[in-house]
Amino acid sequence: MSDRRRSHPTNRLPQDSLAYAILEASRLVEKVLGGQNLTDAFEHARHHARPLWPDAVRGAIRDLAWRALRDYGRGDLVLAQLLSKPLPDSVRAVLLVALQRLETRPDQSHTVVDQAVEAVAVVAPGLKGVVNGVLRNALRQAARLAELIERDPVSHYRHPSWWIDRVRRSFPDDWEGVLEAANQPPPMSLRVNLRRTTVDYALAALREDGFAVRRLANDALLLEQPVPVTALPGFAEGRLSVQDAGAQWAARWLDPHAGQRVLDACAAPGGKSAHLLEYADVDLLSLEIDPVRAERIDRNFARLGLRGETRIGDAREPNDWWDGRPFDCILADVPCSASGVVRRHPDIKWLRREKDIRGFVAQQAAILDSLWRTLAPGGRMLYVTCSLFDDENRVQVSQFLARHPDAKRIQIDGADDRQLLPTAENDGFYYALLRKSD
Ligand SMILES: C[S@@+](CC[C@H](N)C(=O)[O-])C[C@H]1O[C@@H](n2cnc3c(N)ncnc32)[C@H](O)[C@@H]1O
Repeated sequence: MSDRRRSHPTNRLPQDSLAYAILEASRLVEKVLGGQNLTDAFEHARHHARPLWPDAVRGAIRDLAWRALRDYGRGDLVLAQLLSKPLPDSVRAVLLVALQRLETRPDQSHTVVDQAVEAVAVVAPGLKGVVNGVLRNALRQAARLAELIERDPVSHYRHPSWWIDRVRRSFPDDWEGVLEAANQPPPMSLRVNLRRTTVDYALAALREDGFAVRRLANDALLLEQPVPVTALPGFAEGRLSVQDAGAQWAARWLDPHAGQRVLDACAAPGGKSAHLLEYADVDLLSLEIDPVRAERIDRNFARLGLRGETRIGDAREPNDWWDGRPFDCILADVPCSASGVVRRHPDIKWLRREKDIRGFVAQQAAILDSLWRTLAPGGRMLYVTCSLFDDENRVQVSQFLARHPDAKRIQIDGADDRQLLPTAENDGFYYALLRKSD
């Protein structure tokens, strides 16, 4: 049986130790490198941890695992340099987490080496010396390794080469900045539920509780530091939601009016659906193909005190879910490469293959074409992706316009479309607004 499939020995390290966090983070990294989705692996581990992880432990594990995967391009090169023979996946994963920690906390190098050795003692006690030696060599050879990293694009930019090429083609002037932003921990923004409070009141309540927070142009509230949602005043009462500031443009740019019939065609987990219901008294149908994900829409509505209809169905097959009454507004937040949110999902950049993009493009085109016939004459459709790649964005919309003579663009804030890049304020999103002739 491969090392990957063997069940892990229990983690008996003290839960508040760095060694414990390194070991748990390494288990997530190992699973991702074996092909699993990072968020699913994390949720599974979190639910099964005994004792359950307190917020601080959960935060530390998450931070270590996410950072190690964002920087995998670099860690992989360093290990290729320092290992003379292959190691079990579990040990490699401990090393990847520890190397990343050495990079971010050079002041703690002795503790990191010591704690990584403690961690590996749980999974492979016979390899404690190897781990100790590799990490000490990484410290000793830091200058040589830094030079090698500098010369190798995958480890320098910490993205696969096909991804680097695509970003370079799409953003010839600032491709390096785009890649760098995608390697940083993401910001945390809040959406204020205007049915339960006001932006001024929510802002004041947060500041009163000691949170450093800033109001952005679209009334998203940007926290200086990410915090557990349970610490937020008004979260449990449905006054606040966590939603990236870039996603909070959707309701504003679609701008549905009271009484209108609105479709959110790819709705789970329901962030934008909830925003639409908070924004205006609309008659909303939230459609989602995945029944498990669809449950999250209803849970979100319940927490926020909102009422909308949720249906499970495929946006490409309106005959299965549409009653024939046209929609005034449609939000098409389609499945995509997620290249604009990769700092939140660093597993994606290492697990995706370039050929997957073609599949997304075909799916998006099919969804757009099918939804178009459910839109009322004079109605508006907002096309949204969290992608940075042109073929899912500008090219997709141009081809749609060429196929549908009754479709016209509506400008968004004076531009034909909007490509938001990942920044310290928001993730990467693409928006295009289309109108159907009367
Ligand atoms: C980008 S996510 C939507 C995020 C959501 N709008 C929000 O703001 O919370 C895309 C969603 O579309 C769903 N999906 C994918 N293909 C679909 C299809 N053909 N019809 C309906 N939903 C689909 C996926 O399961 C996923 O939940």
